[in-house]
Amino acid sequence: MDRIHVTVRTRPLSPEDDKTSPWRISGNSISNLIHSSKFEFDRIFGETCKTQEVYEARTKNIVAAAVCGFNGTVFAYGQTNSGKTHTMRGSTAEPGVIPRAVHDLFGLIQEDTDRGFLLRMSYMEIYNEEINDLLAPERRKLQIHENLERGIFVAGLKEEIVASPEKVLELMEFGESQRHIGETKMNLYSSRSHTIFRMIIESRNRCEDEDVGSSCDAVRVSVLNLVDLAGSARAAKTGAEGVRLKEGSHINRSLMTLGTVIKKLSEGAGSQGGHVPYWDSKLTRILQPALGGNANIAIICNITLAQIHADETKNSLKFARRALSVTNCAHVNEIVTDAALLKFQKKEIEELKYKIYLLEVSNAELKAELQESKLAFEQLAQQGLDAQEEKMLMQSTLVVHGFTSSSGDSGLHTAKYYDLEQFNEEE
Ligand SMILES: Nc1ncnc2c1ncn2[C@@H]1O[C@H](COP(=O)(O)OP(=O)(O)OP(=O)(O)O)[C@@H](O)[C@H]1O
Repeated sequence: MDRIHVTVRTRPLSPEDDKTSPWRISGNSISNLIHSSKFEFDRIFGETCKTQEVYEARTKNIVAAAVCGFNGTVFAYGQTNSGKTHTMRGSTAEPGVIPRAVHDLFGLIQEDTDRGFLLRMSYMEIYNEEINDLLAPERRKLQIHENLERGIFVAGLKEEIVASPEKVLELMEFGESQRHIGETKMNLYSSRSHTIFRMIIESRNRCEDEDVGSSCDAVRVSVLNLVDLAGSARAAKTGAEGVRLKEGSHINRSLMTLGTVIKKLSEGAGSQGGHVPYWDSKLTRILQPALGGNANIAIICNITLAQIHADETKNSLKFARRALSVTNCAHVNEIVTDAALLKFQKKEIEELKYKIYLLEVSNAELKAELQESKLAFEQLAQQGLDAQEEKMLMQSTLVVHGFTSSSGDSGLHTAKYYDLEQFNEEE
């Protein structure tokens, strides 16, 4: 069991905001001098920290585990303008978590010469509770489905096979150009949608015998979700009206559902069979497989320490603190294909055949030895052995061959001659 790894990243403040900030950071705890509230996390990154450090705190390991077959999900959470996109996507000057993860992923795959990999990527946004495909802009309002074979999935979402980090980042750029971004009072380029960047990593052992039909071992399939959430905001602060107001209310509602899901999970509802409202938003429904247990999860909570946003920051920190007590149990996802099953059964048959062969060899040896003993008896009998000597000789012969009969002289004789006769008959 692993709990969600939660880090906090603060964005740079203007000199004036810095002077009036009510927040103080000490090590991995942060406190508000006015509310006298205190929060502790796995790590707190100050405003001078670089994305590289944030990435290495946990995401790097999650990426490495994804290459080995474990699902992983990393998401940036926080109010609008707190630095989520800066953290996840970054810029040319300071690449974010997503480009770093993509480069690492390909690096690790190249190092693993024992396995063959197939990578696919998808990129979607949830805008006003509608799922749009950012790689195929004509695919809009996609639906979420669930079945036994695929679990929960977005029907019709394009999955591009990718063979290099450059290709992934090129597709990501294309996706970005399709994303809903709008100007608000607080952020000139505010993300008005949640985005889920997804890499699907499929791998299997490279076979020595690459013949068609000889096929390979079980296939590992893991999913790595890198999520940039839209920021929560109060309409009054963002100056939202019309379209922006509608967007804001959808964003806030889905973030509230995410908060409730995390709250329920932190109270143990997931493991105790209690109700967790994944269905109340598209975001939580898509992330259900990850939040519900089988994934390594990291949350990067982006905050601002400006006094004017103290309430929003406190809310973000409360959300993040709850997430600290959610535990997950990620496991390697292996699918046994028909070909792999056949190969496994073929191997089992070979092993059984070998066991039979060994039994036959030892039977033949046993027969030969018993035959020899029989001859020795007959010789000794001819030489006139007394009864006591004969009994001792027979006992030692039978013990050597594992016969357990101990029913006295006649029993020993019977067992011995019965077996010899049987062997002779078989021959
Ligand atoms: N750690 C940081 N260092 C330097 N600049 C930052 C940092 N964090 C955020 N910024 C800058 O602050 C601005 C807002 O950041 P960003 O767009 O990432 O916020 P956001 O949380 O994604 O906002 P929204 O939810 O509205 O989309 C950007 O210009 C970004 O470059």
